[in-house]
Amino acid sequence: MNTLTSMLSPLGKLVVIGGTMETARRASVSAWNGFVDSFFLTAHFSEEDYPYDWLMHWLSKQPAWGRSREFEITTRSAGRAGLTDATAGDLEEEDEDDGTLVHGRRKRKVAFQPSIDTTHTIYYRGHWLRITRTKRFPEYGHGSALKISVVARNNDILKKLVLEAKKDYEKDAEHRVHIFLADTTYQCWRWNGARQKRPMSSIVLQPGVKDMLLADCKDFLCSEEWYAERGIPFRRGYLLHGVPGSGKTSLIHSLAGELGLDIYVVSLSSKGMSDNTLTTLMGHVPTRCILLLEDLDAAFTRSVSRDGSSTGAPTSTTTSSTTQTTTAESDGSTLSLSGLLNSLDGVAAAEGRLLFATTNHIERLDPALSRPGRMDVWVNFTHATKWQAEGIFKCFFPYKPSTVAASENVPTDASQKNLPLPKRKASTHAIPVLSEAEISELAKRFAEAIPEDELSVAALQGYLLKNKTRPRECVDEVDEWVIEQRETREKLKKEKAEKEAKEKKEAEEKEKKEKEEKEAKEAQRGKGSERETRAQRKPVLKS
Ligand SMILES: Nc1ncnc2c1ncn2[C@@H]1O[C@H](COP(=O)(O)OP(=O)(O)OP(=O)(O)O)[C@@H](O)[C@H]1O
Repeated sequence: MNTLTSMLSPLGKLVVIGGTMETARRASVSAWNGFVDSFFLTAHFSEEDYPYDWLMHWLSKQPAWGRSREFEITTRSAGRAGLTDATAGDLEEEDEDDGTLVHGRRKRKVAFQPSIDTTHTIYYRGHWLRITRTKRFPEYGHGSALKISVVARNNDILKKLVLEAKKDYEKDAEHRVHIFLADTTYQCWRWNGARQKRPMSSIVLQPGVKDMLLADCKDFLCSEEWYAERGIPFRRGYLLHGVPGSGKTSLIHSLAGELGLDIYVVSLSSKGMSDNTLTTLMGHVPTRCILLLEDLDAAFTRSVSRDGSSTGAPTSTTTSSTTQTTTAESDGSTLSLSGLLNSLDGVAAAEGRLLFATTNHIERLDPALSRPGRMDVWVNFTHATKWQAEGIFKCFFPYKPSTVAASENVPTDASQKNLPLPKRKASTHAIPVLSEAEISELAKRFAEAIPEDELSVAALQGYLLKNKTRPRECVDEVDEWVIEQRETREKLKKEKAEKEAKEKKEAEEKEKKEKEEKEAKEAQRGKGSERETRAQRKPVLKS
């Protein structure tokens, strides 16, 4: 032995000692894990499921979690509530006031999250919890999970923890709507963010539309037994159709906020969407939520543009038959109409969900898709009416409430009557606060200048946004703006027509050229074969 030691160089000794120590460390870690596994109760929470979010949100408020000595820094908030607690290690610039805007830029909260595979011990209700964040799919580099271990006789303490985290999460998430997007690669739903709820009063639609929809959704959500007794599948579909920028998507977000539901968005024309993927996704939609199918007419076209030339219509090559595969493209997207219908109301489809579908071209939808039972309520969205123009103007400009009772000019839609006065900080925008009477008068003048059913509400919103600090000038200049809009539209129309004509001409020329080339080739081939025949004939003649 002595000879062996003396033979090793100092570097070799170091390697041997280091190796022995590392082996000892690994052995002790695995012995400790074995001990933990035999005495501890362990619960696993995967990122794809809600309890993970509840716990991450709860943990973000625990000082011990924030004291982690090894952490990741992220600008994505901990948990879907989109809320982090400053005590849990959020980083904010210290010299800023409490405003959310700094020099016109929104402050970004930076959150500290303990790194993957580090373990934390947190004291909770008389128990020490060992909490570890792990990777679910280390080979793909995504998918976190939480492992919580505790020494206890039964799992009551874990149940209490999950319930407390859930309550806490729901309290903080009350003012937000969570959006989930379909991931066609992993066939699962990915959380995409939490948006502030949009008040229904900020959506200006013809009187009664919002109330009707809200009442219908509420009635559906509390009619589970009624549906079960009659053997009707507990699902309801709403088809919102009409011109772009008329408030379809905004209304759905607003309804989700009002009903306290999350939104699951599927873009049927996305890459990799197939019958199987859609069916799997539909099977994973939770019972109470809004399922949103956007641009239903584009589902079978993969057209990026949604202009008149995009063919979402059921044609002989696309959706003429409900069993025909409509697209089988290089991107692996093979969604058929029958696949879509099956996933919407097949056995795997979730019960209790509200299906909302939007389209700009209702005439292009296959009747099987829009029939009652799939789409029970249809709502048409048009360009702005004068009534809407007046409503949206009032939404935009704050006014000093007068002591006089609300004017009879105020829109009569129930939710519109309770328009909250827009709150603002004196320092953010220099918006003059006018009297209620003056705003009503300006709103009326604004509405008079807006042509009925010609401009989108989104366009009106754009104009008002541009003039958000100049209510009076905004009304004075609106006539000019309408003329500008018309001119722009005409110009765009002309340009589009020219482009189409040019494309048509080019296509015709190309076709003509191809035809000529083909004819020339055929003629060439004809000459060649004639020569060949003559050459073949010659020896025959000679012989
Ligand atoms: N009726 C409305 N009331 C209030 N705001 C509206 C209304 N219509 C449109 N807007 C505003 O216009 C913008 C676009 O609206 P939204 O995306 O909801 O329209 P859409 O009908 O879904 O359009 P698209 O068909 O192109 O998806 C939003 O910022 C929204 O605030």
